[in-house]
Amino acid sequence: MDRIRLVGGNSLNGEIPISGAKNAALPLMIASLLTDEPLVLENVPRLADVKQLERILENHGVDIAVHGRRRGADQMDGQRMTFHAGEIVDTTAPYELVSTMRASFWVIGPLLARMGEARVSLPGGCAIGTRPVDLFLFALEQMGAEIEIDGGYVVARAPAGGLRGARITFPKVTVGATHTALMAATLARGTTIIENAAREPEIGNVARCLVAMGAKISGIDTSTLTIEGVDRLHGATHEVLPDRIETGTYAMAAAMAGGDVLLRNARPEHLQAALDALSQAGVHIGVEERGIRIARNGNGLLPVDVETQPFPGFPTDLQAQFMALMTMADGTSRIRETIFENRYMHVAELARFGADIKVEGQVATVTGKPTLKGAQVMATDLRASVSLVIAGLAARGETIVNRIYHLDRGFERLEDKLSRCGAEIERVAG
Ligand SMILES: CC(=O)N[C@H]1[C@@H](OP(=O)(O)OP(=O)(O)OC[C@H]2O[C@@H](n3ccc(=O)[nH]c3=O)[C@H](O)[C@@H]2O)O[C@H](CO)[C@@H](O)[C@@H]1O
Ligand SMILES: C=C(OP(=O)(O)O)C(=O)O
Repeated sequence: MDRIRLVGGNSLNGEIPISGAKNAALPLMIASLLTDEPLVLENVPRLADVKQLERILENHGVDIAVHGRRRGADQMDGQRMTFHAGEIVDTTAPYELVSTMRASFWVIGPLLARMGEARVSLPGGCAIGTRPVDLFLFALEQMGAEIEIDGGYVVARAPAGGLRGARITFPKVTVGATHTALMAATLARGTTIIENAAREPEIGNVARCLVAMGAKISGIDTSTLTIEGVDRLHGATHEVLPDRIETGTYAMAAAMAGGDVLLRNARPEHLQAALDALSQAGVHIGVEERGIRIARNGNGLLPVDVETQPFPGFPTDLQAQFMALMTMADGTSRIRETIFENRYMHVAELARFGADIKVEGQVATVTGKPTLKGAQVMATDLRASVSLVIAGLAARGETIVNRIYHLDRGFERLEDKLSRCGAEIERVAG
């Protein structure tokens, strides 16, 4: 199994290109199931999760082609890919394919809307909580679907004539169920109103793609989405937006190691809460035409309290990275995780560096220390894994991060991007 080896102490200086967002690319790929015409996606990141979803879509009959990299003036290097679901040959998404990745469950919406039936294994994904699917089922039932659980599969059937438009009021904000209801509603009969919809930028990115495919959606980027169902959608070309979680991760890496880094193509409006927290910690944030500049030269880090919230709040997907940063702050910070009940798996691993963190319920209290020491640590989930890399960048001596297949799910060329900015980091095969 591959490992990451790094030696801490170097500052980071230079530019890091931000890749296309995993959490937008995955639902965009799934949207290709809604039409029998090709959907062309640009700036698709090369990630293990993208590969896994390709397998799932191919099983449904989607033809997938990669047209290479686009290296334009803005130096994006994502892939341009075509997804062509000319004919859906299978409406089952099997356990072997779905169990490793949460987002793969989301095929249920398009399959049900286009084919009138879907049989999808209950999902897997990062082990950060129980992660139920009740709100997906609630939304689809509101649209007239009949649903049963059979042998670990969700079996869903649309009523005669197809899904019906409905008013769907989510009792809590959920990204995945919003994506699913939105996609299903594009082909439903009549009007669907989704209330308390998630407002994460990835949902806006998907909604704009659906509009380019012929969907009628208003209220994009707000918590009320109104969708007028249409008979069919057509092909389109659409670009995956830059990854705000990757952006925040490298911002915290630069803040931790010190130095001056331009995060190219990053969009500040997509992570304002995280940038505010960094700024309060004493990190310089500069918004430039080409991206976001993060600098910390010489000054220490101040402790900052954060609480994770749905967008536009502080993202749960940056909680572990921010905690790593706070382990070296000059004082005590409190981090409250409100989205997932078990997203503190990194705490025990950060302790191996000498970090002082105590968890009580939802709250982690982090008492900063002037130095961390390199250690042998184990990646437990995607964002937890990268928090260990961040700690290792500033720790004295050598750090080995084991089980990095988690990292490969969501970070493209991580060690390459960091080493180009001066980090001593390499992937060790075996
Ligand atoms: C691929 C992708 O985009 N994953 C992101 C997505 O995950 P995901 O879509 O799984 O997260 P949700 O927004 O759905 O989850 C939010 C909360 O709602 C709960 N819930 C969700 C659905 C449901 O049917 N019932 C229910 O109770 C969840 O357990 C959680 O407590 O949003 C999360 C929250 O920003 C991010 O951490 C993940 O990176
Ligand atoms: C939790 C994440 O992914 P998933 O929802 O696919 O488990 C993530 O991207 O941080």
